[in-house]
Amino acid sequence: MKGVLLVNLGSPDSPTAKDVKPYLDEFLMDERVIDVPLWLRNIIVRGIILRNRPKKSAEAYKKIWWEEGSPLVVISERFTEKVQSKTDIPIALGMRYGSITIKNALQELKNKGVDEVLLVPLYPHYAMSSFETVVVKTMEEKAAYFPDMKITTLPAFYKNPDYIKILSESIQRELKDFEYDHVLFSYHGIPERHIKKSDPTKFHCKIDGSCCSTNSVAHNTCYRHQCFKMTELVKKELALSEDKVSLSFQSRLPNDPWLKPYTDFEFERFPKEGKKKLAVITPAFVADCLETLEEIAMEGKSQFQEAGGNDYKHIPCLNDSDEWVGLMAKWIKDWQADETLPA
Ligand SMILES: C=CC1=C(C)c2cc3[nH]c(cc4nc(cc5[nH]c(cc1n2)c(C)c5CCC(=O)O)C(CCC(=O)O)=C4C)c(C)c3C=C
Ligand SMILES: [Fe+2]
Ligand SMILES: [Fe+2]
Repeated sequence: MKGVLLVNLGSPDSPTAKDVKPYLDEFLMDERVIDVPLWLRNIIVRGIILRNRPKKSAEAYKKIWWEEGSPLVVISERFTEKVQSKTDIPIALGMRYGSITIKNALQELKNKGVDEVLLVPLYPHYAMSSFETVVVKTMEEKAAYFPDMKITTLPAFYKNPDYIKILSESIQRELKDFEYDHVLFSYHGIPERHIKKSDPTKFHCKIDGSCCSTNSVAHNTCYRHQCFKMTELVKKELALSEDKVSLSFQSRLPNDPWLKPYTDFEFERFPKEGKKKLAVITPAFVADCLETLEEIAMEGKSQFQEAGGNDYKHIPCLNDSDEWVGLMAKWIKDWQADETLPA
């Protein structure tokens, strides 16, 4: 029997340093996130980052935490329930990090008689620190505990016309009542090094002005290209004028160069250029989370207004909207019927 495994990133169990620490340890010790040799990762993560960050992150989580739990987890659970109500095969939810595990989700599917799984990493774009690590972890769990399961992965859907349409329509609805002079697409950042590591040709991605707009097989795994492409497609769908839209990358760790421009630098720059009414969308995420609700909706607003900006609006992610639930149910039904995957 067929079934579906939805996977997102995961959150700590509570917004306390005690629970944030093991969550961050599992997350940052992932070799696809902090991609240095184990001995050095141990020093960077356990010797440096985990000394102060859990307390700081816990404070940030406290600001956005809901009565039911972490927004990312609660929204993902609601999404899963709604998708389940529109399909007749079992759907399970796992998280890459934290206590809602991929292994338990696969077990849940197995208990219901599932032996053919559609794996859906809940990320529109491919990055080794998001999409790839979900696939690798799921395959490791399969090899160790579920060797007879067949697993097929739904590809990154950053340019899927139906996804672009529902994303654009949700942005349109939010922009209807907001007078803006700029729309910023703020994507989660990654270190520049990751782009080069994920390039199968080993020469295409130079992170220059043109590589991401020059056709290449490298773009199947180029996060930067995929962010540019998604921005272009939404811009076209909404007929937004060229000078009113730009893209940036948020949430970086110190020391390495990360993808640029940096979102927080843009918040400082825009008011000085006369862009004082800003709408921000965060299309690397399908569900609102710490990075959107705290970093963009709260911190971003303060940074922008302290730099001289006036009106500011964070546009929510697709979350558990009927349109997104309906599209996921359609993708699942297409795969269920004849193995068709969205392009
Ligand atoms: C869009 C997908 C994501 C990519 C790519 C990604 C890369 C990446 N992230 C970190 C470090 C942190 N990210 C944190 C939170 C976080 N990251 C994503 C998604 C991607 N990360 C989400 C959805 C969230 C929110 C989780 C939630 O519970 O709401 C955090 C934790 C919070 C904090 O302390 O700031 C860290 C740390 C790296 C290093 C990285 C690529 C190398
Ligand atoms: Fe992250
Ligand atoms: Fe590229």
